[in-house]
Amino acid sequence: MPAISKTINKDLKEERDKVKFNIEEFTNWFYGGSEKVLEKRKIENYFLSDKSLNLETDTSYLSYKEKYEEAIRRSCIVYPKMLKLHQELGGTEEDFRKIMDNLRYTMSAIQKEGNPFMLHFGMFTVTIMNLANDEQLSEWLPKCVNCEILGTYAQTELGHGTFIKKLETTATYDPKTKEFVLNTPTLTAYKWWPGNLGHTVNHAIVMAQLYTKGECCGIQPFIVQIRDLETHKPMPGITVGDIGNKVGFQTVNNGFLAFNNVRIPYKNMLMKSSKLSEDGTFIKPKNAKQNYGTMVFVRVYMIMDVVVNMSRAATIATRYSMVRRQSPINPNDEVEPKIIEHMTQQYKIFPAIAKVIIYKCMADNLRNLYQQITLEGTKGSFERAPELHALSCCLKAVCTNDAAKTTEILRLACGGHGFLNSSGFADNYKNATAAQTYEGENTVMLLQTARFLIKSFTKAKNGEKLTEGVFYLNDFVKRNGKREPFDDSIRGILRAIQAAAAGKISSAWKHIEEKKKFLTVEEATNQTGIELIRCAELHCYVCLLQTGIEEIEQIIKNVSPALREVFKNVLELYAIDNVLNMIGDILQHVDMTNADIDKLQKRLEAVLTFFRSSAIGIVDGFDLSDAVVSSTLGTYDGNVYENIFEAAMKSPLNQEDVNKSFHLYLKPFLKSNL
Ligand SMILES: CCCCC/C=C\C/C=C\C/C=C\C/C=C\C/C=C\CCC(=O)SCCNC(=O)CCNC(=O)[C@H](O)C(C)(C)COP(=O)(O)OP(=O)(O)OC[C@H]1O[C@@H](n2cnc3c(N)ncnc32)[C@H](O)[C@@H]1OP(=O)(O)O
Ligand SMILES: Cc1cc2nc3c(=O)[nH]c(=O)nc-3n(C[C@H](O)[C@H](O)[C@H](O)COP(=O)(O)OP(=O)(O)OC[C@H]3O[C@@H](n4cnc5c(N)ncnc54)[C@H](O)[C@@H]3O)c2cc1C
Repeated sequence: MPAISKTINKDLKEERDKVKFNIEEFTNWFYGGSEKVLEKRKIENYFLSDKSLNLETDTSYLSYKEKYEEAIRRSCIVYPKMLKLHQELGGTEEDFRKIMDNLRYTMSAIQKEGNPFMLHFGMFTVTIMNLANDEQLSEWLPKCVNCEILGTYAQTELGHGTFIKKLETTATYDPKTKEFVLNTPTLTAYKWWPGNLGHTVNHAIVMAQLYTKGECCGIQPFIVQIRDLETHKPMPGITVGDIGNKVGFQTVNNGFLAFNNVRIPYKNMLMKSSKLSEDGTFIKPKNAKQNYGTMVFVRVYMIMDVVVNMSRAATIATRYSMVRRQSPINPNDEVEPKIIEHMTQQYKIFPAIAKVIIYKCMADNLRNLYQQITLEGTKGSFERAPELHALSCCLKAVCTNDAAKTTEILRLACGGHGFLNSSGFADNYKNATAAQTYEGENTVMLLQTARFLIKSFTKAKNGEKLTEGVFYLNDFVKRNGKREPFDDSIRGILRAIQAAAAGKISSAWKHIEEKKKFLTVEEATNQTGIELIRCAELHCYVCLLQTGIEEIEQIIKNVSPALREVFKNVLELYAIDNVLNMIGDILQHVDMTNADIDKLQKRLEAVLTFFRSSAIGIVDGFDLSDAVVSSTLGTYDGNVYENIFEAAMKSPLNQEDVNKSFHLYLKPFLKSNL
């Protein structure tokens, strides 16, 4: 075995020495101030320093069952610590959010293949907070917050996930006993997919069709106990289990659930929005989409998860590319260059770093908007709910699609070693790709946004008032569709993308109108689906760049000159990379010449060169500990080859010289060929 030295790799040190800005200043911005950074480090250390978590164990070698059991063991260490910390901090909802925000990073070190308790706070508790009336809240919230019970969110069925209205589980009100009777009438009505459901939780929010007085009143939320609190056996009439191996999320324990005449009390239907009187009279909610509130909440928070996911992947690829040396650029060069010297390598990695920063700005903004609009809802005003829905849908889709794509690009940037499980890319990719499907399949999400855009375009044409996020449609209508001249300032690039988005929306609108002459509006919309998806994506790029510009304009007023340069270049790289990637859409609606494109290409190359000396500072500034980065290629010390070697030594096959398969199969096989 070679001697393993663990000092900081000299190539990486050399890179760090070249960084011109204060990394801690960047970190302070990234986490919202120096106090928050200290708090984050304290919280992370509080969890990760717990030796009983055994974080050294490479869980990737465990069986499916062992992985689950280890994940539960770890969660049963983390959650009591979390509850204790919550009390120590003050016990408020804000303290809880603080811990949750930090755990988002920390958990990627503890539960690499998913958290078997994630649905408890993320959806079960949130639904109770959003949809329970005061009485229900005082009964259930303390039990949730103290983890006296564990719950999940059971909506999707074997036959339906997207089209919620057709879910088949029934909850029939029996006014004589003041109970609901839950049933699973068909195989396709089995609840299928809910996380943590299989063998972990003992309660679920069950979304079911409410029947009362012989009528169906649509999907409503019910709290159902599914396992005995003492024995953990399924409650009478309940069938529950695990749905089996998946592409990823192995320890999330996604499950199935069926009901056979399961009776639950009247008080278990959540009644803040829709209501049922004890005699069985249904009272419609003020806003029919209120019951979808938990999904909106999760979509909003998922953008934060994308930031965590992409910052990990970018950190790994950046550090590795500054340590790995290969392929001289001039054939006679004696010393091979760091692979980061190859321009194409920079192009794989640096735009990902810029995106982390822009997505972070967007995630914070979206969360503020969610809080404002939720507050308006509690006061009975739902005017801005469609805007939030439209924005959260396209961001969920575009950012999770991008997280999956970017992780794959960054894995490729690490060559053969990127393919090792120990590189950390596999877990990142599997988590990113799961997010493309859960909480609303991405195509479906984009079509929801497109629906809003088409409606907004009709309003613009009729001179009606638009919501702020789509004001740019007014400009397009005022220009009467005339092509936008190209101006290569950053705001000019934004205007070009706005023109492309508006132009695409206008074409899709026109094509729907044309098709409507022969088809129903829904058929015409379906036939225009491909264009509509692009409308939603382009609109999302507008929102991201606009937010990036507005945020960075503010940030640079408050940071040192050196960091100001970094942020300006982040914006430059993000904007130019974006516009070059959508040149086809731009050319349709903007007067852009070949010379303009050449100039943009040159600016791309120039900004990559600037990033060459800043990239390591930025990824170090993400302040991800080695445990969170969880990669042989991405440790802070850059000792890549030593890490890879050590990780290989953990392979179960390397624990013995000769594996028994030699005697059982290989030897007889080889002998038979003699
Ligand atoms: C103690 C403190 C706790 C604090 C906790 C803090 C932190 C927690 C941390 C993080 C949380 C993060 C993670 C959570 C953990 C886990 C997540 C893991 C797994 C995910 C779980 C799931 O996947 S759950 C299942 C999700 N399922 C879906 O997303 C289904 C997708 N389908 C739909 O959303 C809908 O069916 C639809 C939108 C596609 C269509 O709806 P439908 O009602 O059939 O449609 P229409 O009648 O045609 O109406 C469309 C109409 O309604 C508008 N609309 C639709 N949805 C909304 C909405 N949500 N809000 C507002 N408006 C909406 C739509 O725009 C249309 O309007 P118009 O008719 O006016 O055009
Ligand atoms: C890892 C994971 C975790 C999950 N966790 C939970 C959970 O905790 N709780 C829960 O209730 N559910 C959960 N789900 C279920 C998840 O929310 C659904 O799978 C998801 O919403 C997609 O729905 P679907 O499976 O019905 O897909 P489908 O709708 O069947 O999608 C199949 C294809 O049809 C297309 N399609 C469908 N409708 C349309 C349309 N209107 N227009 C155009 N194309 C369309 C889609 O784009 C897709 O290409 C989870 C799923 C996964 C993968």
